[in-house]
Amino acid sequence: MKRIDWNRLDDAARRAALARPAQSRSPALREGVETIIADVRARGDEALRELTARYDHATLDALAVTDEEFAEAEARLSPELKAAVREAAGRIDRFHRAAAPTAVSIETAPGVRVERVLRPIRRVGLYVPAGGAPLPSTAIMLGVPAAIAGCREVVLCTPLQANGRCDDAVLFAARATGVHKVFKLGGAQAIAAMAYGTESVPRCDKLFGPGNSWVTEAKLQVSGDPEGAAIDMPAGPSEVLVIADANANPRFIAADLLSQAEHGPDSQVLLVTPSDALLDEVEAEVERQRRELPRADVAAAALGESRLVRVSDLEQALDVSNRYAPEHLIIQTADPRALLDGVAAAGSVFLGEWTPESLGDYCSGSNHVLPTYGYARSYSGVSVASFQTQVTVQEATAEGLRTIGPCAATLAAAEQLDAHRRAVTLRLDAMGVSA
Ligand SMILES: NC(=O)c1ccc[n+]([C@@H]2O[C@H](COP(=O)([O-])OP(=O)(O)OC[C@H]3O[C@@H](n4cnc5c(N)ncnc54)[C@H](O)[C@@H]3O)[C@@H](O)[C@H]2O)c1
Ligand SMILES: N[C@H](CO)Cc1c[nH]c[nH+]1
Ligand SMILES: [Zn+2]
Repeated sequence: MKRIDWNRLDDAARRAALARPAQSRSPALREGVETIIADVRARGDEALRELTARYDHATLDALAVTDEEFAEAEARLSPELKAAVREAAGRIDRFHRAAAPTAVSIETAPGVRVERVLRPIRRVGLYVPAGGAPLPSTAIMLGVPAAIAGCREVVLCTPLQANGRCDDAVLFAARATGVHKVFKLGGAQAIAAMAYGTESVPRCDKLFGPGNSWVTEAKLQVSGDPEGAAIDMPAGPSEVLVIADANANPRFIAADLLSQAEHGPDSQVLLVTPSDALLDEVEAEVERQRRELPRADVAAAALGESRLVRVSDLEQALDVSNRYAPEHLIIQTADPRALLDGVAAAGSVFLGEWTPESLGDYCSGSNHVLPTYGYARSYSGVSVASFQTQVTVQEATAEGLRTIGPCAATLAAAEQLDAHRRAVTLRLDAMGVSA
């Protein structure tokens, strides 16, 4: 990890210190994904079979997972894992229901009622990565809010494993959360299929979920096409920033940093603290713990692009964090909640030494599909609202029009939009009111 003394840097050096690893959006990737999307659009299922053979080295007969395959997957799972999926889904359901938007109906003037009604997005497509490590937790994080929102058709794509099957736990989590159909598809071809539809895969209005650079590039391309599909957010590699004071536990901090570093070589982790001693201890501890991990090499690559930042106090630590806008922010200080009001930009916050980031990844109840790469400045994580549209409604009585009509007529006249003005004034005339 690179050591940085924040107060010795000028503004340009500070910006460079907080830069993310470069994202690969190479021309080759762009063109490769364009070709895959065009192929799926032109040849549908036939293209999906060929692309799966090429990139997943598997033969696809039926694209959709059958009831028999769901049952076999469930039978292979341990009771402990099934119970953990159900337990996590239960808490995620509880929090997401409580945090869901509500309908609004108020009178803004006598005789003028304005409402907000909520509608589920009809067809949504979920992507659950499984190229490296299959992520059943991501199926839960997407399936639960889709079900609460009431989406009529919830489709999920996840790639085939080396054994020629989709991951058992992903299939179980999909069923447990009410996903309607699962397709054995991965990569850019899965995104193309859900965005444009094929003989087997229904065309979806909005796509959700993380994935590798092929998946992410495909999501960006289909979201830029009016005939394609909307997407949840621009997602990138996982990241975490830890703010800690001198008394924080270096073993806990090292474990939290490594939990995100093990996601991928392009993940990034930062520790920001006023304590030089803590920086030393965490650096040594990270190296000690890393060597014990099965994914030690992946973590090592991520740590190469990671930072240990020395600041003068916790207020400056918050400033660094807000500039970086991390996907995950962990605060391990004597009074972590005291810093919460100062958090301006973060995907999800973890307060205190007993709240490892892993709880949010799996089962505290919050969502782990969060904005990365600084997008936490302006985007939020996935929630029930992500699966809904909000429609506003207004209804005026004659009294209401008499009350607020002149205001509209004056503003329309100022904008020289006479048809707008007349739509109001001719009604007022009809009532015998001069505007
Ligand atoms: N930000 C988040 O919320 C979050 C959460 C979990 C995982 N992630 C990220 O998701 C990613 C998961 O990636 P993954 O690879 O394990 O799984 P994946 O399912 O995203 O990708 C696997 C698919 O990629 C396609 N593919 C592989 N090589 C290809 C090639 N050369 N050309 C075209 N297509 C190719 C294959 O069809 C395969 O099915 C990681 O980068 C991880 O960091 C992000
Ligand atoms: N930390 C990831 C989001 O950045 C989500 C995840 C899934 N499984 C484990 N972690
Ligand atoms: Zn994680």
